[in-house]
Amino acid sequence: MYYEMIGFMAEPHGDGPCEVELPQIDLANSALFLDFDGTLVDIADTPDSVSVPSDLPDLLKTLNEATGGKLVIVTGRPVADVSRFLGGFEGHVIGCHGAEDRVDGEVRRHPLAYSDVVKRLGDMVEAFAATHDGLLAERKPTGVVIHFRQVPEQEPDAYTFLHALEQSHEGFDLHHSKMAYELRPAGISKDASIQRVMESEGFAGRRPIFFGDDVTDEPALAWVSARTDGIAVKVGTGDTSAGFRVHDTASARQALKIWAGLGS
Ligand SMILES: O=P(O)(O)OC[C@H]1O[C@H](O[C@H]2O[C@H](CO)[C@@H](O)[C@H](O)[C@H]2O)[C@H](O)[C@@H](O)[C@@H]1O
Repeated sequence: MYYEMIGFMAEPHGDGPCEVELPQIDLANSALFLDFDGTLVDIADTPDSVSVPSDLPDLLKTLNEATGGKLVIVTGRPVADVSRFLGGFEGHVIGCHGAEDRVDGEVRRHPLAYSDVVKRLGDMVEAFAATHDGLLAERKPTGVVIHFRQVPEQEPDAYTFLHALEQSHEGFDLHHSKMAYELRPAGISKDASIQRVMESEGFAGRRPIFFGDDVTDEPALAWVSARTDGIAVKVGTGDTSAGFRVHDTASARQALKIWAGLGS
């Protein structure tokens, strides 16, 4: 009953089996990794139009304190976006899928950040989007995204263009995410970042917990799920190797509130 109230479910829309009941969480011995878009905030029409619940920064602050500073936002967004949207949250952020890392207020970036090649890729994708009504280019310090949410029928053209750029730019990989394609530095991924953090001092020995919603989150959900003590939570529908699932972002936030002692 408790888990139904907070939106945990067994087989939502026939998208694969997930456990209904979560184990009890001792936040003081956990490392909490949280995706942003589609997990903490609802997906919106454009990257800039997401709506951040007013109590979210405080919830994250409480969780960060309860974990002894072991809450990590793990997102495809640049760290600067997280600062913009979650102004009150000053904790650990892994941005650009792992190509950026903010710890204790200091941001470290992949060697390709702000490089000429990233600028050139951004220019080309912007020029392509400018000639295709409805496509949206999003520049990042370490790559570029093309969004086709407004014009799903243009997905094949968007893919063809970014695929050609991937082929002609060694060191960049093409990734598919929700209504978007992205070029990012090769070898960069959330699962690799989470593994690295989990091996670091203060994290090693803790129970890893990861909430994510997108196909780009699946390798990390799988890695956490494969750990005997790991808790991987898929937000929303879609195939997953996560052991747990919540309906939507509101259910994810509610579950986190309960763990933080802020809800019932
Ligand atoms: O890793 P995440 O925190 O989930 O970020 C993934 C990408 O999220 C953003 O794009 C997605 O959300 C947008 C706003 O809801 C939506 O309009 C878009 O269609 C989605 O793909 C963000 O713009 C990307 O940079 C992130 O990589």
